Amino acid sequence: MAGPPVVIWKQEVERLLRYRELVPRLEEALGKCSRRDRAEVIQPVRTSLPLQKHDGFLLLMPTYMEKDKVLSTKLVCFYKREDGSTLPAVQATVVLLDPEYGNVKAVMDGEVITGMRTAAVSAISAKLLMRPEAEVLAILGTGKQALSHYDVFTEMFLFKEVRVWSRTRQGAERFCRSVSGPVTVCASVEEAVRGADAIVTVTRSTEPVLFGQWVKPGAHVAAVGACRPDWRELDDVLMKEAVVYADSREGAMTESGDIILSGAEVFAELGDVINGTKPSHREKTTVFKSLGMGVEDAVSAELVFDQWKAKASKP
Ligand SMILES: NC(=O)C1=CN([C@@H]2O[C@H](COP(=O)(O)OP(=O)(O)OC[C@H]3O[C@@H](n4cnc5c(N)ncnc54)[C@H](O)[C@@H]3O)[C@@H](O)[C@H]2O)C=CC1
Ligand SMILES: O=C([O-])C1=[NH+]CCC1
Repeated sequence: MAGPPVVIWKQEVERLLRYRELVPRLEEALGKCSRRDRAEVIQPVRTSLPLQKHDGFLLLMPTYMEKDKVLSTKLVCFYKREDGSTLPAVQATVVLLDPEYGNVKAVMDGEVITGMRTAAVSAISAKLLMRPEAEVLAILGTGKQALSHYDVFTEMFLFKEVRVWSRTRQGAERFCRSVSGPVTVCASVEEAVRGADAIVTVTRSTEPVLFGQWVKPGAHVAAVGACRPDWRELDDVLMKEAVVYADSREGAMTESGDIILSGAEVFAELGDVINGTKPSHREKTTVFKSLGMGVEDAVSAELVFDQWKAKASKP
């Protein structure tokens, strides 16, 4: 008989999850996803349930990795909340099951996992698509994803300057106090992104905030917000000029307003580049459209659980 599930909450996940172990696992998982081998990954396009009264959505993200014996689902709510709201934009829980018996092995906080795995996948996109001589990183937005993106991008790459833009001065000041290194606060998006080699968009905007006319040719953009078919962060000029990559082609065609409404073509998945079946166009302007995938949560949760077991078995 399996015992009761373990509950692993936020502080413990924070202690156990490290980018140096997470990034290679995610890279491997992205490659597996793009091979479309159902023994490696089964991951349907997630179910999205509108929470109309609260201007939000519940996403259900089940994933099965038969060969790796990983079965999980994430439950994540996200909201189109106005600035000034004290309620979080994203709340998540990951449930890890034993695929043979169907019992729940662990229930864990998904907030840290969502923050870290999303940022780590954006960093993988930069590793694959950004020019190696990149010096300037611009981050648009100063919330949770902005912080995790700052952490992993400055851990994995050597930027000479990190710029940040927020709609509010308080947001930018809070961000500067929370990070460990120097940041240039910019008064406008244009000021932040002109001449930048890498741009991360992590806002809750539903209209374009980043315009192609400001983006340096050859820059890499990781576009993380705008996860609804009628929401945008990037304008048509940028979407049409750039070579567009996605985490999941099906997800992007179903959920990304930036792709659906601009009519831009998805050139490849990140996993295709990892597998060597599609090229990396580092020499061109590239956009990685991130929506988030269940497999990212599955391998992150399995890593947390492995670390937790290793720690629990120590005398
Ligand atoms: N692609 C993925 O896998 C994931 C995407 N997301 C999305 O990333 C975005 C950021 O998430 P969090 O950092 O957790 O949210 P957050 O609420 O912590 O931060 C959002 C930031 O956007 C800014 N903002 C809000 N409305 C804006 C507007 N109209 N124009 C410009 N800036 C605006 C806020 O001031 C704040 O700086 C959200 O859209 C969320 O849905 C979140 C998790 C995973
Ligand atoms: O993958 C994810 O967890 C999310 N994508 C959009 C909001 C949350």
